[in-house]
Amino acid sequence: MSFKFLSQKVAQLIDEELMGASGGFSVDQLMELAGLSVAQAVQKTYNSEKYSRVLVCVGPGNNGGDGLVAARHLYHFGYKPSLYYPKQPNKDLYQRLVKQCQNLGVPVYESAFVSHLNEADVVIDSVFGFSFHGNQVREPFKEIVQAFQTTSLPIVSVDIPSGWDVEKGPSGEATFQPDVLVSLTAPKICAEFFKGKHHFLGGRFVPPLLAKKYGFQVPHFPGADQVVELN
Ligand SMILES: NC(=O)C1=CN([C@@H]2O[C@H](COP(=O)(O)OP(=O)(O)OC[C@H]3O[C@@H](n4cnc5c(N)ncnc54)[C@H](O)[C@@H]3O)[C@@H](O)[C@H]2O)[C@@H](O)CC1
Ligand SMILES: [K+]
Repeated sequence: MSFKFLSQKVAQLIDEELMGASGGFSVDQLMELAGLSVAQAVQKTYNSEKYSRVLVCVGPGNNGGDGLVAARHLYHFGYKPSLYYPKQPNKDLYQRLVKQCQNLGVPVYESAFVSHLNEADVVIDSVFGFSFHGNQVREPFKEIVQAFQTTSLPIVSVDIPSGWDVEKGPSGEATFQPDVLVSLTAPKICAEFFKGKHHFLGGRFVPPLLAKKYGFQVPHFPGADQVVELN
């Protein structure tokens, strides 16, 4: 099956349509399914005993929110997640997701990134998604992306490898290759530059009529899985 790669603008239009009056979804619902997809992709790729310590790097927008949801599911899947969340917006949705993690004993760190990275077995990159712009990553996220450049730990990127240009791919200071990419809804153009081991599609919530309108196909998801691996 061939896949259409979405531009930044089309990804944002689909997002708005899903959550608008015609789509009928709320952001919490989509984020829950997106985060569950990410957790399933991790579970399918990394054994929970060998890779128990999952450091979830959380950015300031909804991509970060997907990471917060994934952390909660991973806890219930038997992993030991922790959150690195250096800039926590004053937004009820994110604060509730953090609270849910804290109630499970999931640690939340705001500084000393490299020391937390050194204690992880696998990293989730939920720093920036399709709304990233510019060719420079601003602090406090620059430190995270710089560490992604050199770490030998496996990285699972949510939707976009953070710091990559959404359409041009590796750019500026972000040229790292994640081991796993979990594209949500449909891959964005930058996914053509992904050379890691596993490319999953998650976000099993796209109505066929909406996919048809934007000219992309929703692949067959096996059984009740929230992700399907793309070749
Ligand atoms: N439509 C969909 O399929 C869904 C999308 N979701 C997620 O939502 C993401 C998009 O979320 P958002 O639109 O909130 O945006 P992002 O999470 O991509 O990032 C926006 C944030 O990054 C900051 N930022 C942008 N460029 C920066 C730079 N150069 N340096 C430092 N900070 C920078 C912005 O100020 C803003 O705070 C998707 O990639 C996906 O992960 C899911 O939550 C739900 C379903
Ligand atoms: K990301």
